[in-house]
Amino acid sequence: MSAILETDGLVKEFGGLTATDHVNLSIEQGELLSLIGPNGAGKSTLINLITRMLEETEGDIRFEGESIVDLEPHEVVQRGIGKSFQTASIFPDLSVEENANIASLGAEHGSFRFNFLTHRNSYPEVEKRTLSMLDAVGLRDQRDVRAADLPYGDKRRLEIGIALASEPSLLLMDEPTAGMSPEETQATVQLIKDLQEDLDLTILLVEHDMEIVFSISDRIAVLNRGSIIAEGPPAEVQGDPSVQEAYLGGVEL
Ligand SMILES: Nc1ncnc2c1ncn2[C@@H]1O[C@H](COP(=O)(O)OP(=O)(O)OP(=O)(O)O)[C@@H](O)[C@H]1O
Repeated sequence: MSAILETDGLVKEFGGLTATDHVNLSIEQGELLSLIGPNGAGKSTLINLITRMLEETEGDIRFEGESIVDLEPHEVVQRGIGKSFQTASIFPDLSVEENANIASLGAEHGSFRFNFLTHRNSYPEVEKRTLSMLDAVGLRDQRDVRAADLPYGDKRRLEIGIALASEPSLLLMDEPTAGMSPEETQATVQLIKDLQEDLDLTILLVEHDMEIVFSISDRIAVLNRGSIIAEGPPAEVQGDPSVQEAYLGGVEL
């Protein structure tokens, strides 16, 4: 395996507060890495640095071997880093298929770096992308449903589908099961596993639910006060005394 994403001595300071403290994180091609840590540990800050929503104070981030710190957020998406966050925008009055089409169209436009002329106005390509994206998240049968009328779990699946439209090789997911029923949670965990395998996706997951984290992850990185205090396969991280300590009074691991 080789690293698809690496952070190198990454630092982010907010005034006097160091939210990211010399983080060296490496995500291997094809793996599902979960980022965990107590509230305020710096998980969102690290994700926002990777997506370039935040400017680092120091350090570097490399994706597929190349530095991305000089890129704009939309350029990072075009490079192949997708994100599925709770804030992702669905157009509630449009159908599932229309939402998917908009995401696919945006992705097609973004892909002119590959082959601008053949992709220009290529509707069949958009349609193909839309259908494969709806298939990937299991929403093909609901394609005529108004997005606002979808059950909550399916809305979140549509958001994941929208993130897949740009055909990312690395997908960042922030609490994909937040607010879901146990059944929806189970289905979404299965979906994430399937996406990892079927699309050969690398996934960086931020998740508070430890049951999910320990069942789904290939590796776990634990952040505390901006630093990575433990990193490894679930069984290793679970038994790590410094992790227990960081969570003391919080979640039982
Ligand atoms: N824009 C900002 N300005 C100032 N301080 C910030 C900003 N964003 C985050 N912080 C601080 O940086 C630290 C890390 O916050 P961050 O949101 O990254 O943690 P987190 O691990 O995602 O927490 P949670 O699990 O609660 O979402 C916190 O102390 C937070 O108050």
